[in-house]
Amino acid sequence: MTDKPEKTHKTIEQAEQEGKYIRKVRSFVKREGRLTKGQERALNEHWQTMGLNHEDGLIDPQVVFGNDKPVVLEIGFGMGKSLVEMAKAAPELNFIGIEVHKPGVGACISYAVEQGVDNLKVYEHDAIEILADCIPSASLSTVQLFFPDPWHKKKHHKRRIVSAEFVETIRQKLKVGGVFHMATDWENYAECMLEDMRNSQGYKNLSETNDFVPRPESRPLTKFENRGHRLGHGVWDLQFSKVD
Ligand SMILES: C[S@@+](CC[C@H](N)C(=O)[O-])C[C@H]1O[C@@H](n2cnc3c(N)ncnc32)[C@H](O)[C@@H]1O
Repeated sequence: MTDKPEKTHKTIEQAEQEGKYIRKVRSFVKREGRLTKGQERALNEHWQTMGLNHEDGLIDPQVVFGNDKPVVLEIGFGMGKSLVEMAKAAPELNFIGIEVHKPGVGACISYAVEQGVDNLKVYEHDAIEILADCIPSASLSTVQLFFPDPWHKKKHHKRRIVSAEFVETIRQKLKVGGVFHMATDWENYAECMLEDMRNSQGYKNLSETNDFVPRPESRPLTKFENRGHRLGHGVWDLQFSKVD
């Protein structure tokens, strides 16, 4: 009888400890999606002026935009329609959008060009890495996170982008007085967001009732929100300002 071969299979944790690889839990699953002709053209013709690249590292917003207007950062803008509408309505601000879904980035650029919007730049990359590598500390006047993927099942909650660590990262990137604005149509996620924000030092809740705020006029209805309304979901907005 031969000896049983030694079991060589390692757990993920063992491999991580040995520095073999770092396991990443991402807040998105990359969807394959074909680009429409219009999205492809927009990316080819306007990336040079509207696109920002992760590999270029830390940005200086004043250099990027050629002025020192306050900067609004939106994470996960989807197809970008509401972001373009906000940028068009607020020429006194600069906007940076981050989205991983390439057709969405193409659609956003295409719509921005059509609308003559020139105060918007976009990244096609994971927002977590952009925040870590490209956005300077205390540089943002607003961070927007509208209808992030809710990851409904409990076993998937670790994929949710909002966590204690994430809200602290956002706080570091905001100027004092800057606002972190989130919205979701998933009640359990809204409650978790509120808990993370309440537990975080250095934020003040802008809600008069110390929980949620009514949707501000400045936030147009997003594509996802419209879908939520059709499904009969409620919507919860949270706004917190950085106090120190
Ligand atoms: C549910 S959709 C909402 C889109 C849009 N905000 C709206 O309200 O219509 C969430 C979006 O976030 C993007 N996303 C998720 N995690 C991301 C990340 N780490 N970095 C950049 N985009 C992300 C997804 O690709 C998706 O387009």
